[in-house]
Amino acid sequence: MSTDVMDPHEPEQGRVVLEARNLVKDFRTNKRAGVFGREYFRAVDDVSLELRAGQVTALVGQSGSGKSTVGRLLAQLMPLTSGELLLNGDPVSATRGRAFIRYTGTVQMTLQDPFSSLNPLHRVSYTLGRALRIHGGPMSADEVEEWSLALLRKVELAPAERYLHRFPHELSGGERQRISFARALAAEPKVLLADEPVSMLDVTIRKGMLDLLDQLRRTEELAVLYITHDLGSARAYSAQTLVMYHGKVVERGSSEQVIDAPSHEYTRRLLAAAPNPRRRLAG
Ligand SMILES: Nc1ncnc2c1ncn2[C@@H]1O[C@H](COP(=O)(O)OP(=O)(O)OP(=O)(O)O)[C@@H](O)[C@H]1O
Repeated sequence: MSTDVMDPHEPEQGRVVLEARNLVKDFRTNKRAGVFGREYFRAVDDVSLELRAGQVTALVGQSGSGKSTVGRLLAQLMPLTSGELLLNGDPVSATRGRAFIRYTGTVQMTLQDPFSSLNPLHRVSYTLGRALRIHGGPMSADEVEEWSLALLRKVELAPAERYLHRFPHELSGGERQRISFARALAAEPKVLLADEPVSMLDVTIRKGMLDLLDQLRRTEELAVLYITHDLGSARAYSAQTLVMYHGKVVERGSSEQVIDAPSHEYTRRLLAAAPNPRRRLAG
C-alpha cells in the first residue's frame, strides 16, 4: 500500500503495527515502606496507544511526565510492571532469544543525544555494519559497504562515501542524528520510536531533521512515535497527539484538535507555556 497520498493529519488511517494496552511502569524509590519494603513510584500509569503504518504519533508532555519511559517500554528496553504489547495483533511475549531480536529489529528506538548513543571509538562504517549484521545475518564486506552507503543516502548524507569513514566527533549534531536514524533503518524496522530527535539540535536544522522523519514514514511506511516537548512540531508533523501528565495520557486526538482546541486543562497550560504552537517550523 502506498502511503504517499495519506493525509498526515488523519489519525485513523494506516494499519496498526504496534499496540500498547494499559502499560504500567513502577520504579522502586530509595524511600522505605515498612521494615523491609521500598516505596514505588508509578512513572507510567495505564497508558494505551496504537502506532499505525505510515503515520506519526506524537507523545507530548513536560519533563518527567513519563514519555521516554513509554518509549523504552515499547522498545522492550525494560520490563513492564503490567500491561501488554501487541505487534501486528500478536501478543509480544519474548524478552530474550531469537524472537526478542526479531522484535528489536522491528521496533527501533533513537535517542535524544546521538553523541552518547554512538560509540566514539568506532567509525560510521563499523556502527552501520554491526547493525546490518545483527539484523540481516551474515554478509560479505562488499555487501555491508553497499548497504551502508544505501542507508547513508536514505538519511540524505551526501556524498555517502565521505561519511562512511568518519568518527562521531567528526560529525555535527544533525549528522550524528542522521547516523542514528541510518543505524535504526539497518534493521528494516516497521516502528521507529524517536525520543526527542531534535531537542538537542540547533533550531536552524530541526526542520530538515523532521522533514527527513516525515519522508521516512512515507517511503518506509514506518509507524513513528515522536516523543517531544514541542507542540508546534507535533502539530505540523504528526497525525495524532497524545498528552502525558504524571504518567497518564490525559488527552488524545488528531493533532489539530488537541493543539488548536484542547479539552484538558493540562494541555491548555502546556500550550500557554509554548512560544507559538501553531507556527510552522522555520528553517
Ligand atoms: N530507571 C529509572 N529509575 C527510577 N526512576 C526513573 C527511571 N527512569 C525514569 N524514572 C522517573 O520516571 C519519571 C518519568 O521519566 P521519563 O524520563 O519517562 O519522563 P519524560 O517525560 O521523558 O521526561 P524528559 O522529557 O525530561 O525526558 C521521572 O520522574 C523519572 O525520574
